[in-house]
Amino acid sequence: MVDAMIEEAKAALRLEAHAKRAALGANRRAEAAKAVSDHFFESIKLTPGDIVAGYWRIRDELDCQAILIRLMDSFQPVVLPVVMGPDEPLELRVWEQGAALYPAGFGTLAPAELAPRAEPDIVLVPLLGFDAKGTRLGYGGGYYDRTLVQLKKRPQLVGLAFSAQEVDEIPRENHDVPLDAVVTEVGVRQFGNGA
Ligand SMILES: Nc1nc2c(c(=O)[nH]1)N(C=O)[C@@H](CNc1ccc(C(=O)N[C@@H](CCC(=O)O)C(=O)O)cc1)CN2
Ligand SMILES: Nc1ncnc2c1ncn2[C@@H]1O[C@H](COP(=O)(O)OP(=O)(O)OP(=O)(O)O)[C@@H](O)[C@H]1O
Repeated sequence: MVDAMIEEAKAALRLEAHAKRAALGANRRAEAAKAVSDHFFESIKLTPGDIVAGYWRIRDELDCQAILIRLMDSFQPVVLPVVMGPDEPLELRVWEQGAALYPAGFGTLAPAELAPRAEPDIVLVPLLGFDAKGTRLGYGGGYYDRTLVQLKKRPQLVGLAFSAQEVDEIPRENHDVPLDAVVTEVGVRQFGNGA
């Protein structure tokens, strides 16, 4: 498939995934976030000191705040992403326990400009949709793809989602970095996409 056709197919899948995610009620969202947190800590192997990149929920994304707080409570370092510009990789800033967060665009919060940066071992990836092969559909900014290619070591990529966000096969472009796993309220799916 040529890139223009892939972009068209992705645009249609984005609309579908948007609608499916928006249709979930507040109770289901909260229950799912709790279940995802439980599955994450039961199934994803963490080594002490592993740095975990989280995200600050935008609109109706699955909320990973409970996971991040529990990680910080057990002294596992956490970073949050900041968009620096449309063609830039994300800046990953360390969120020290109890440190203030500031508006960072798109309704997100992030640590202060002076917070230290760190390269993650595990990335909790927000997403609009995913497919059975672990291909991810984001908002189309390419931020995660750009960020991941410039890290020294490829981290473990764990998508977090509601199970309703699974869509038919998402066409993959060369720059699309596939997920290693997706955690939903139903459980953990491993994809064997690892480098
Ligand atoms: N929680 C969270 N944080 C994140 C991301 C994410 O997907 N989720 N990002 C992952 O890259 C980066 C932010 N990228 C974003 C890109 C587009 C839109 C957005 O709202 N797009 C609109 C259309 C554009 C517009 O509003 O004009 C949309 O999709 O409706 C938001 C965040 C970094 N932080
Ligand atoms: N490694 C890269 N280097 C330069 N540009 C890139 C890279 N990866 C992606 N892009 C650009 O980003 C655009 C959007 O990519 P894509 O549709 O895969 O975004 P997405 O994964 O849905 O978005 P996001 O990661 O922000 O949630 C691509 O058309 C491409 O121009």
